[in-house]
Order: sequence, then structure tokens, then C-alpha cells
Amino acid sequence: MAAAQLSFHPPSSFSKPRTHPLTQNPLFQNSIQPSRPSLKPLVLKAVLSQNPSKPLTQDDPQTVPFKHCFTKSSDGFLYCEGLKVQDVMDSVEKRPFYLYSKPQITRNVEAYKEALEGLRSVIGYAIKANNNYKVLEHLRQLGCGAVLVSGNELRLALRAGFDPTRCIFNGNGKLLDDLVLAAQEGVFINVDSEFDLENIIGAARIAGKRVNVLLRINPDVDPQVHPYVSTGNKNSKFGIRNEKLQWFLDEVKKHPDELKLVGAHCHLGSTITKVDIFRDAAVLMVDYIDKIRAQGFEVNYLNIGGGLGIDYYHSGAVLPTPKDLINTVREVVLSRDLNLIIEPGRSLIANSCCLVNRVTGVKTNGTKNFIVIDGSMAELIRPSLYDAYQHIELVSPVPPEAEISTFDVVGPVCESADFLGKERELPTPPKGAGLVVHDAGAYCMSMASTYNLKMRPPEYWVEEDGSVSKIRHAETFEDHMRFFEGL
Ligand SMILES: Cc1ncc(COP(=O)(O)O)c(C=O)c1O
Ligand SMILES: N[C@@H](CCCC[NH3+])C(=O)O
Repeated sequence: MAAAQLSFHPPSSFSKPRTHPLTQNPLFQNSIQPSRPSLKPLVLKAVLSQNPSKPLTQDDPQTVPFKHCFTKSSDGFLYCEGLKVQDVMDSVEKRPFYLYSKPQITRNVEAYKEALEGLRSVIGYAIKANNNYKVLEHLRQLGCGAVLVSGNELRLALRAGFDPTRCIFNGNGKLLDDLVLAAQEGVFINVDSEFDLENIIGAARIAGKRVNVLLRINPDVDPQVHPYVSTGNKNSKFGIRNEKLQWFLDEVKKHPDELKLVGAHCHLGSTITKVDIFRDAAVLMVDYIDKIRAQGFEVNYLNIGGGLGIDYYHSGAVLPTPKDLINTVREVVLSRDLNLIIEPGRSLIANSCCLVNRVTGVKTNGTKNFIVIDGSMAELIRPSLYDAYQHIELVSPVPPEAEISTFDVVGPVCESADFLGKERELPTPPKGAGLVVHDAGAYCMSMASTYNLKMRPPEYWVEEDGSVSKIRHAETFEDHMRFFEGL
């Protein structure tokens, strides 16, 4: 059986490949691919009034990559890249919506590219964080590859024009049909378990392709995060433990027509704010790579996964940047002349977006005060699911006499877990006031549901020229009824 034929693309400035045979591998060519036939662009392009005065806290976005694109002016208006969020609210349909800054996404990618200078590297954007098609196209145009966990994420990545040979297929329960598609397309596949390897071999045979595989190692490193987003400790369902490594190497040796072992992968978890944890893992991982190389395998890829946290608290605390992350593993990577793959999701997209809601009313039950908004756990589930903190503020100034109180910010969904924030000090807002939940670009819309038939919200972004475009239509009641057509 022939080895997977990998296409060559000229490198761009994104990653500067050194002269090395491995740079012939397209995973490390950072060209902007010509689009495959793309979906029709979504309608609407409403140019809204520009704010003439620069918001007070806004720094030069070109030089401050991790500054928030959402800033408050001294007179109490929230801006997104110089646009009043209130103006956007007044111009779009009356329902919760996600509002992104496209330039912030660009700045986030640029921060990673800069951090990766001098290394052969690929940024594999974790599509699960946000699967908006327009966002994906933008990230692909900026030079990102993609990390996938389902057949549909793979299909979406292909539609959005990602080069499949710059994509990595992860997951502990990958299905055979999806693996066949991945094998046909030349996607790199991470091996998670014995049955997964068996399925990958089967998929390679069906596709008639030799598959590039990485072993997903469980290094047993504690990422010091919420247990639900911790993935690289020994009790996790993900990855291969040390004692089983030899079995996998022996299996790969037995299947040279189907498998080419090219590297090792680990993913420790998400919301990690201590970069030493990544270095500890990288040190362990190169130890694995040494062991694997000692058996004659030419493994040259180290994939350290994603997981970098962001400043959800807006507390002004100094958190590690992509540069801090990469610098902490740089020497380890160079010491073995490895190609580095990273899989960021949250740190590429979370801070570029907020969920914009309207206040339905304010109530007190005697012991607690509540701000009830039209958004809910259906649109944004992280607070309910992980007790996660996401910063909340009003978009416009309130009358000076408005009392500041401690509120739970809750939605209308019929669950006591339906809260967006607990015990927040806020001025009592009038009915209809705009209220945003920040840092909603990652794991918010992609985890939204239609519970209580709250249909999924529309998405907009502010473009580089300050105009606003709809980048996803709102889901409607009629969309729901279509599931029952013809029954
Ligand atoms: C295998 C893998 N890679 C990458 C990511 C992206 O992580 P994050 O969004 O924290 O960067 C995840 C999610 O935790 C993941 O499970
Ligand atoms: N959904 C999680 C992240 C999970 C990452 C996937 N392994 C969050 O919202 O923070």
C-alpha cells in the first residue's frame, strides 16, 4: 500500500521552517490555502455609528495582543473596537446575541505566530472552542491548521478550506467512518487506545492510505484546573499510559503499510494559568520520544496540545501569554530538533467576544437580589456547568441614583442552575438595559443548546473597518419544526 501522498505548499512568514527534510511535510508549511468552494456568505452588512472619541482604556491593539477589545469609556459606555455596543444592540434583532471583534482574533493569532518564531510549528486551532464557519475561514486565512474531535468537525474544516494535511484528529471515541474520511484526506491522527489503533488500521486499509499517527500519551501531570477540564492525569479517559507504550510500538511495527508513527501528543487540560506545567509535560514527553526513537522510529513531532488560560476575572492579574508558554518549552523542543504542534482553542478566541443580553427585570426574594436577563444557560452554559466566572457589566451608563447592590444574574430557563454570574456588584439596571457576559468566544456558542426552546442566538462581528456583519443567523422556531416535517 502506498504511503499517504502529502502535498507541498510554499511556506509563509507564519512559521519560518529551517532547512530540514521534515519541513517538506505539509503540516509545517504555513501557506494560505486557496479556498475550497465556500458556503455562501451570510447576509447583512450594517455600518453603525463610529465613536469619535477613543475609549479611555484602549491601548494600541497592534502592540498589545492580549488587551481586551471591549473597553469602557469614562462616561460608562462599553465599546467593541471603537463601536458602542449599545448602538449594535439598537440595530439588531431583540434577542441575546454574540458580538465578536474580528481584529482581536487576528491579534490573538499574531501573538502565537510571534511566540513561535524560530521553531518549526503548526497552530492547530481546536475547532470545538468555536465552530462558527466565518471564524474558521478567518483563522484558516491567518495560517492556522485545525484540531478536530468528530467527523463533522473534519467536514466543517474541509468546507472552511483548511488543508487536511495541517489538521489533527483527536478523540477517545473516534468512529470508523470518520477515521476513513480522515485517512482519505491525509489528516494526522492521534491514537488514544488499543481499539482506536485497531480502527485506524482498518480505516487506512479502507482508504488505501498510509496514515500519519501520533501516540496520545497520558503523562499524568496535574494541570491544577477544574476536574471537568483536566485531561492529562492518570484517572482521565484520554490517552495511553506509560506501561502500555510498548504494546503500541509493537503494533505499529506490525503495520508498516497502514501506519507511519510520526510523533507524540499530550493535552493536559484547559484554563491552565501556570506555564511550568507545560514545561513539566514537555520534559516527560521528550523522554517518551527518546524511548520511541531508540526503537528505530523517526518521530519528529511533539504535540503539546492546548490549554492556555485567559484572564476571565479581568482583575488585572498578569497571566502567561502565548510567548510565555512557548518560551517555557522552546529549549526542550530544540534539544531534540522537534517540530512543535500546539492546539489552542480558548486563548485564540475567548476574549474576542461577549454575549449581549437585555435586562428583563430586577427582583428580590428577601435574601437575594436577581437581575433577570433574556440570555441564559442555554446560550452560555459555562457558569452552570463548571461554576465558571465570566465577567459581567452593563453596556450603558445608568442614572446616577441607581443603587449598587449584589445580584445573581440569572436567565429565564426553568432550572436553578440557570445563572450567568453569582453575587456581582452592579448598579440596579433599568428594564431593557444591555448587559454583557465577557470572554464568550470559546466554549459558549459551541456548547449552546435549545433547552426550553430558547433557540440559538445570532452572531455578529465588528470588522477591521468598524462595520458590523452578521456571521451566523439566529435559530428560529421554524428551524425546530423542520425536524418534524413529513413525520
Ligand atoms: C485534545 C485537545 N486539544 C486542544 C484543546 C483546546 O484546549 P484550549 O481551548 O484550552 O486551548 C482541547 C480542549 O481542552 C483538547 O481536548
Ligand atoms: N468546555 C470547557 C473546555 C473543555 C475543553 C475540551 N477538552 C470550557 O468551557 O471551559
